[in-house]
Amino acid sequence: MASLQQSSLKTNVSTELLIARIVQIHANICKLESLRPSKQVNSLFTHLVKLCTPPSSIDITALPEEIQLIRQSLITLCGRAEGLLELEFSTFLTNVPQALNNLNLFPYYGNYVKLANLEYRILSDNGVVQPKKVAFIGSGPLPLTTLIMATHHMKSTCFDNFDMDESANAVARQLVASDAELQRRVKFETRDIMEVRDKLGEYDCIFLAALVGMSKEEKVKILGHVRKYMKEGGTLLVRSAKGARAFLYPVVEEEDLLGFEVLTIFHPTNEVINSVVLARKPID
Ligand SMILES: C[S@@+](CC[C@H](N)C(=O)[O-])C[C@H]1O[C@@H](n2cnc3c(N)ncnc32)[C@H](O)[C@@H]1O
Repeated sequence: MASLQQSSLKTNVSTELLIARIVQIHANICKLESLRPSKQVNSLFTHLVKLCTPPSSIDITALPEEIQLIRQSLITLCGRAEGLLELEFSTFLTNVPQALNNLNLFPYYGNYVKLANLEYRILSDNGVVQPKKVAFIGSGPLPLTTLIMATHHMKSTCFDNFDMDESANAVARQLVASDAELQRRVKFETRDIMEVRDKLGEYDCIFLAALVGMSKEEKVKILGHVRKYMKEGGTLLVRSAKGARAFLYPVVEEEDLLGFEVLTIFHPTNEVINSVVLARKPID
């Protein structure tokens, strides 16, 4: 009994310590003048990711209100910093020859390769093999998942990428333009996904980026909207987070997927940050 109490005490202490360090980093990030990539910005976010990545028993829903608010603020700050990092790198890439051969220069490229491999395996294990048409919602200025899927896993699939930020799509289109075959299969539309309706019915599989729907309410609203318009029998792959990784990304629980058949939920324990949830719209 004593060893059980000791180990739970140790867990509590380490959780308290972890949260204290995350709160400290949040305070330092809030003092930054800009979230654009720089030595200081990169080091703070790298430290935060290193802190949050190891599997942890933190139950986000049980955290006190003030920590919940810090978590929500961190998700927003991380989202903005990630977008700026992707925009800067993608813009740089469009100015070098053979842009698509240099994606591996992106600091988190290896993580995206591992995430795409994981997502492709989960899709194949659940019967989604070589889908004809895929939508990626929230593709951003550096659509790595689409590029990796289209060149390594789904070599004849057509990808429609939806992002509400035209500047992100403009640079993403420039990236893809360097490869005629890819340009034929990979398109970018500037739309808030909440304004896309019947078109969502065209896709065998839809990816929902982790940063689309930053709050629980927003995420649930978007999930309901996508379910309403996606085709029956179509699959939705949703990126989520677990444990301390939930300080970096929104969490999608099974109960948030109202009206879906949840096929699988996978929580990586390696350096792949996002959890992967695969759901299907039932055929009535
Ligand atoms: C910066 S990217 C990062 C994507 C990230 N690599 C991931 O896999 O989650 C996230 C993108 O989602 C887009 N986005 C957020 N909410 C959206 C919405 N409601 N409709 C369309 N795009 C949205 C943002 O404009 C942003 O470019």
